[in-house]
Amino acid sequence: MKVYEGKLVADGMKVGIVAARFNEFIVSKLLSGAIDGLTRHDVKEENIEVAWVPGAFEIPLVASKMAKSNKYDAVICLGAVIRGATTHYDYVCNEVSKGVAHVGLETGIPVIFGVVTTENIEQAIERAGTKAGNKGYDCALSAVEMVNLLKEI
Ligand SMILES: Nc1c(NC[C@H](O)[C@H](O)[C@H](O)CO)[nH]c(=O)[nH]c1=O
Ligand SMILES: CC(=O)[C@@H](O)COP(=O)(O)O
Repeated sequence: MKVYEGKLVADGMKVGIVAARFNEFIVSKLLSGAIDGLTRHDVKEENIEVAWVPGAFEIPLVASKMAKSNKYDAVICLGAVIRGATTHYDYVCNEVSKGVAHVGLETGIPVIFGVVTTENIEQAIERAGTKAGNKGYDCALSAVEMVNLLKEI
């Protein structure tokens, strides 16, 4: 039986990160976690590039441009969508998740979904480096693993 698993080693990897500025208090923590996760797995800081977008809704377009640029082995998408008083939350979440998934499938480049979608600020804080960990760090490891996995299969 043959089993494929991506190794958690950088091997000269180049990573693009798209970060949404909306709820920047949260997203900055996700970004720090992602950079920490990448560098702890030997991705060189000079091989990490960050693009800031206004909000999560704008992530897929920039993720697409990064993925198609042939500059990056993986793209990590970071944002924080926190429910407000209207249905706007649902539209933003749906479009960013569908858009990010589409970019990965369209380009064959691992595009990692690191957008926290929460009911309230407390849930977002918990996922940005407190009791529920740091989703940015988790996404970094997913990116490294996926790049190496796709090289194997
Ligand atoms: N409410 C949140 C937004 N809303 C802004 C949209 O993402 C978008 O920038 C705007 O509709 C213009 O196209 N964005 C977040 O990232 N998080 C939110 O909680
Ligand atoms: C996720 C959102 O778009 C949300 O924060 C916007 O808040 P509201 O629904 O109160 O306009």
